Formats: sequence, structure tokens, C-alpha cells
Amino acid sequence: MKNDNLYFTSRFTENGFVFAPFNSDEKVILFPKKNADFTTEKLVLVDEFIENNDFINIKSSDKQNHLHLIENALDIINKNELKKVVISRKEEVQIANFDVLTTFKKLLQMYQNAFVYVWFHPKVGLWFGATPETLLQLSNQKFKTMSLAGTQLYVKNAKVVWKNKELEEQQLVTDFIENQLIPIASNLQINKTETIKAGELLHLRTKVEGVLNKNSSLHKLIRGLHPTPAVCGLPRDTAKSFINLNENYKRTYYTGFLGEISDTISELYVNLRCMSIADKKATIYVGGGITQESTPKKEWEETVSKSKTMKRIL
Ligand SMILES: C=C(O[C@@H]1C=C(C(=O)O)C=C[C@H]1O)C(=O)O
Repeated sequence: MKNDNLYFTSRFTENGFVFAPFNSDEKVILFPKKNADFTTEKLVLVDEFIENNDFINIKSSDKQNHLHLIENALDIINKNELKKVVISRKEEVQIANFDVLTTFKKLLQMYQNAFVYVWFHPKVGLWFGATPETLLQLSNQKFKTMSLAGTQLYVKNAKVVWKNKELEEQQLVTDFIENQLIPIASNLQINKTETIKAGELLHLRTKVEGVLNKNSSLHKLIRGLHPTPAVCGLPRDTAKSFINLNENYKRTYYTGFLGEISDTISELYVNLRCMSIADKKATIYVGGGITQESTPKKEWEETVSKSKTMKRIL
């Protein structure tokens, strides 16, 4: 970028790179393409680097707070006010010798199936991520999106079996996406649900594609999809209020989205498996979907597993 001005977009009609917060009523940052410099570099993968397994212990108060929050969510679900809500937390890790480029290269090497990024603005901060989730790809009027939810640990050579809890939780996301798309798109195609590997985790994924109606737009597509119940919940507005009122921190850009927009091709990703860096401290953001069948302990463990995506490279 040629200066440190902050630019924003509200209608997604510009060409550039967007960085959007979870809350749709907060401003979306734009790096306008016309102000940007581009370089490309060939990635040379080095030998396996040594993983940092020396994980810092999590504060027991963080664990208690998170378990308590999940119990609150379950109460609301049992009262039928919510069907699903994604509950998240942040975890802070002290970092001594931190180098941006080395960290970025480690991420690229380690998560070759993910959308790996580093993002910086002097007035906002430094973020890294390796996300398995595409919010949307739009090329002329044709688009692709996905329903991604349900988590289990990857175990080498083990047969993958999904429980009803995960199957139903992911189906809720697929149904939501379909319902949001029906008014603005045609030729909707919901593909077969498959298992994908993201780092050391497995998720359920259903790819969805279609053609955007002539009178629709990228803006309408984004507002229809974001936030899906993969990161927010159902009903969407009730889940959003629950999250904003009850989570013990502000999500800011975690579970927002980022990527390139233009009048021909746009590609946006959900900001998951991510961290922000400031004052020799990495803040890692993790969450998981709570439904009636959730158990607090398992949900806690899921966030611990997800936090390793970033801890592994620190
Ligand atoms: C919320 C996160 O991940 C999302 C929640 C998932 C789940 O609840 O199983 C799985 C994948 C993502 O849609 C996260 O990684 O922080």
C-alpha cells in the first residue's frame, strides 16, 4: 500500500482486498487495488520444521468461564430460543522471538489445503490465519460456497464415523445456506456431504453452487450468507445477540471474512484458525457449535484442539 490511510467499503463494489469483522454493522476495511503494489514469489518448501509442542498451560479461569458459557447456551437452547449457537473464546500466548515471514512460511508449509494469510495495517494490527472455510467464490454470476461444520480429531488409518450431533449440526448450516440463496439465485446445486481434513482436524463439508440472479449482487450474496450458522447460530439474530452479550471478549475480525473483491472475480474466506499479534503476545481465537446434544467438556476440548492450529507454528 502506498500510504497508511484506512479505507472502508459498505457496498462491495470496489476492486481490492477486504477484511471484515464478525458483526455486520461494523466497518469493513478495504485495501483498494489501485493503491496496492503486487509482488509474487515462488514458495520453496523446506524440510519439515520442528513443531512446538511446548504448549503453555491454559488459565483455569478461562476454562471455567468457557464451560459456564456453554452451559448458559444449553439453557437457552433447551428453552427453544436457539437451535444452535457458536461459542468462542480467545487465548493469549507470550511470544519471544517472533518473525512475520518465518511464521507465514510455516503456516503455508503446514496447511497446504487452507487459505493461509498474513494481514497488516498499522492502525488495526497484525493477523494470521489458515482457514478451511470459503465464504464464497463469485465469477461473473456463478458462485460457489460451502457448509462446513462438525469437528473430530484426525486419527491416521482410522475409519471416520460421524455421530448424529455433528451430522445434524452441519445439516442446519446447509439448510440455512439453501434458504438464504433461494431468493437471490437459481440453478442451486447442493453436493454430497464429504469429510475434509484441516490440519489435525476433520470437518463435514457440503459444497453449494448456483447462479446469482441478474438483479442481485455480491453485496446481497455476502449479506445473505454472512454470518452462517457455522460461526454464528440459528436463528441468526438471536444467536448474534447471545454471542455479543455473553462471550467474554470482542470477536473483532475472528469469524469475519477476508479476501479479494472485483467486478469480475471475488473470493472470500471465513476468518477461522486465526490469531492477532501485539505486544509480544499472540491472541488465538477458537470456537465451536453448541446444539442440544453438546456436552460442555467435549466442546471445551474441541476449542483446545482448534487452538493448536496456530500454537503449532508459534
Ligand atoms: C468456529 C470455528 O470453526 C467452525 C465451527 C466448527 C464446529 O463447530 O464444528 C467447525 C468448523 C467451523 O465452521 C473455529 O475454528 O473457531
